[in-house]
Amino acid sequence: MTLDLFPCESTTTGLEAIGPGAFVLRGFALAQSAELIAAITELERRAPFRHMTTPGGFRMSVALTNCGTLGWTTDLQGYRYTTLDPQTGQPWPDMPDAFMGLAREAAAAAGFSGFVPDACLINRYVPGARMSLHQDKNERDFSAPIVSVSLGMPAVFLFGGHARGDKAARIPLLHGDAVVWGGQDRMRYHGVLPLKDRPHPVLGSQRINFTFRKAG
Ligand SMILES: O=C(O)CCC(=O)C(=O)O
Ligand SMILES: [Fe+2]
Repeated sequence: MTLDLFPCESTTTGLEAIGPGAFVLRGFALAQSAELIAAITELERRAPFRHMTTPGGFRMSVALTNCGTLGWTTDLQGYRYTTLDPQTGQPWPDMPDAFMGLAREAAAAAGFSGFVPDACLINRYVPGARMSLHQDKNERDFSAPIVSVSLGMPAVFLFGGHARGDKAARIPLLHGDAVVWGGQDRMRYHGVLPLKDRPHPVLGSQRINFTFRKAG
């Protein structure tokens, strides 16, 4: 028997409640992970990952791109959704059907049926990259949940309260795990601790996170 101190995938499946309207779905995307990884390669050819600048002038440690009708962007003028990729001037690539299906199924499994995301933000983390506590609040419609899918290296997801200073739960997320938050939990602060270097067998020293939203 080998003792796996740092498993790279969840060994259990099922719904873990982290709030009245917030759930971790262990291993939810595992069966589709190869398809998702293949799709990223094609997407990043058309809309490369890039480090954006926050309105405060900081370079994000996470590199991002988008697919779907709307893509989330940030620059010195602020945070917003755009139909065109500011770097290429082209529309963001279409959201692959496999992404849409996965997001809808994850939302439904968490009790949010009828979710139709129009935006998929794709974040790429390398060791040391992090995301500070924030609310997802640039969307027009807060009645739809957020669906987040993780691939690659493990991360510690912070799930806080409705005020920035509220104590945040530390939730380990592994390759294939999904998190869904909506309803009364839709505006909860969340973030990601700086990633440790625990290379993933397929993706190496990176973590890819997909965040599906109804933005428009
Ligand atoms: O990478 C994650 O797990 C969270 C990403 C996130 O919260 C965001 O992009 O708004
Ligand atoms: Fe977020």
